[in-house]
Amino acid sequence: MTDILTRNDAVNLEHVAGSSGIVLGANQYGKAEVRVVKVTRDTNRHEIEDLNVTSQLRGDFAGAHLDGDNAHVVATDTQKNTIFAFARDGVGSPEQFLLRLADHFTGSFDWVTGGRWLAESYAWERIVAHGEQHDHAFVRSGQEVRTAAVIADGDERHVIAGLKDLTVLKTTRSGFEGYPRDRYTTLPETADRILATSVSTRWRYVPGAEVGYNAVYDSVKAILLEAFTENYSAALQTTLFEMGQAALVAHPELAEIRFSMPNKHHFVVDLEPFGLDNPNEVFYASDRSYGLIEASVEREGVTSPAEVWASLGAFC
Ligand SMILES: O=c1[nH]c(=O)c2[nH]c(=O)[nH]c2[nH]1
Repeated sequence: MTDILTRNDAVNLEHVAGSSGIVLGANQYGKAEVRVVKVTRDTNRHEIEDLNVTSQLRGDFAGAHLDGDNAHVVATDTQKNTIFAFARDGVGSPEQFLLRLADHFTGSFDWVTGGRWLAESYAWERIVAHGEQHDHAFVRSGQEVRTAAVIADGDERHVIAGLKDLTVLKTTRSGFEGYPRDRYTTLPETADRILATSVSTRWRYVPGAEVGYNAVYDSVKAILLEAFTENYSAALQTTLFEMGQAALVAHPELAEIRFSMPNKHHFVVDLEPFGLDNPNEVFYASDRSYGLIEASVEREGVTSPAEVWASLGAFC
């Protein structure tokens, strides 16, 4: 072999690699963050669905990586166009929309054996003008971003719903005590503090469950918020578990639920230098560093598919 690889030699790396024991590992590819807005305008009262969709295919793409052969490469541009074309029929729910994409790509191309489809959806509400909800003017709403994911592997479909950036706070009925103290511990114990977090959560549906995705989403969100208010919080960890438990108890179609919750610390400001007391009324809202509490709440005896969660990237 010559010392200098030409560009074509590099494209044919498989042959070089094959002899050097280097092989292609896991791969997926597609179009990320397709911003699609669907307006339904059958009547004067328009409806809006606003999504950010990512499509990535898995399967036999060795040719493209190793031989410069694109015969199997469904172009990312085609994947983007498919998302827009499917939106023409309406979205329905982000989960249904992603399932439709998964079925389409795995059903249309033999070598596409699975993939990963993600969506964020953004809520809009009607502007109230002259005391009436407007027919076609909207204001962005939503305290959170709704998320959905479909992971397809052969005929298997894992449907994962969730939300992020749901910021909640309670001004009392939270504390943090009884933790170990060592030479580096300075944090004072307290039985009365602000508890604040920005909830990121994803829940996995029981495979094959018949689910009204939009209704279950609304219900789970309401249950999580209620559980946050319910009990005295001995730690954010305790509250996280109670939130997950409440969702699983109410919804048998949920197999498990995961959370990633930053502890958004609010420190009581020392006002003594100004001759003032501070009975838990004035706080410094610190944006970093922050505690980061992550956990999965599961059903006893139900195995969690680690590879499905891993393919979503972060903890949840
Ligand atoms: O709810 C809490 N959990 C912790 O693990 C922790 N650690 C800490 O310093 N403050 C808190 N608060």
